[in-house]
Amino acid sequence: MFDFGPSYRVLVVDDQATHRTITRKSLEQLGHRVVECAVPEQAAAVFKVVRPDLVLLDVEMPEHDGYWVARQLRAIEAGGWTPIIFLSSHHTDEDIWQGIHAGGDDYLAKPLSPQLLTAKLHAVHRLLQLRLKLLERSEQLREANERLAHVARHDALTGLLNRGGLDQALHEALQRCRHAGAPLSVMLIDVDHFKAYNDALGHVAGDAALRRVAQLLRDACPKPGDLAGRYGGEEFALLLPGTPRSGAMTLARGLLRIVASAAIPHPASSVGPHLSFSGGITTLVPDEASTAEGVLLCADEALYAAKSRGRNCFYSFEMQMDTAEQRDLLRGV
Ligand SMILES: Nc1nc2c(ncn2[C@@H]2O[C@H](COP(=O)(O)OP(=O)(O)OP(=O)(O)O)[C@@H](O)[C@H]2O)c(=O)[nH]1
Repeated sequence: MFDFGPSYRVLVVDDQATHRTITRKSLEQLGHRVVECAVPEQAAAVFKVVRPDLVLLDVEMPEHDGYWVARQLRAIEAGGWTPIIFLSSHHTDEDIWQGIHAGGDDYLAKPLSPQLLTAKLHAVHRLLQLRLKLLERSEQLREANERLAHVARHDALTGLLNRGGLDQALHEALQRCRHAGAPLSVMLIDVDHFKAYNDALGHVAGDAALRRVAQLLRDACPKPGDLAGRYGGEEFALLLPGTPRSGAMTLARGLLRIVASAAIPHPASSVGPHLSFSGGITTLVPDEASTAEGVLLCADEALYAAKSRGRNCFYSFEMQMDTAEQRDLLRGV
């Protein structure tokens, strides 16, 4: 009569064995698989295990009736998607109202009419197809939102976090380190004489150089929790939660070595024949007064100091309080 497509798993809850057998046979003739439950108090547990596509629920049962069972099932299934059809020999308007009110979707009169059962299953089939489509669409929507959120927080040229992503990550890092009483180091890194690089080699080569620098920075922070981002233009930032001054200094030395050994030709730099960068470092154990703006300002001032000390080096005001030996380690190689 109707084409039902896939066969469904149907949970039949009925205390009377003969009624269950009749219902099961009718359903099996239509190609569906049946799980029987004779005890209403066990229906919810069976439902959780079986996860049926449809529930056929007898109304008149001892102790707890079908309406009680329906409420139990709806309570364990957020959204209440599984169709519930009541089976009853009573089907006055009041009965049907009670059944729908308890969370049921439809009402079938006993004794079961095979034709009516077939028609109801047809409606259930449409409902389940609709549900599948809705789930598919909401999954697509979730994925699209995720992609959108990723694009909104990342820089198209380098794939690193963009300014917005960095700001958010910095706020989060400040919070985490404040709670943990851990240090946070932040570096602002700026490519030296990048305008001259663009002027000499063109913007396409400039873009390629920025991508290369981004890759070097990404590779240089493999520690989970470390983050690299493009702060804007030819300026990058590294967020290093849990990294003290000494660790930031070691990383800075490594970065200077890495960019030197990449030996990217820069035909118009006063620093040397290869592309280099300068960096400002700030390290703090955040407290209630620490703000992202304050941290970035410190790192930016340190970057300015590195630039004015001849570029191709890192600078940290906090490091000024440390030993001269440590300061020397920050000079470019
Ligand atoms: N190719 C390319 N160039 C960019 C991009 N973003 C910013 N720039 C260029 O980067 C240059 C930055 O120049 P400045 O701010 O003067 O800095 P600088 O020449 O590196 O000088 P110092 O920082 O003092 O060493 C400008 O010429 C910008 O056009 C980009 O996405 N691609």
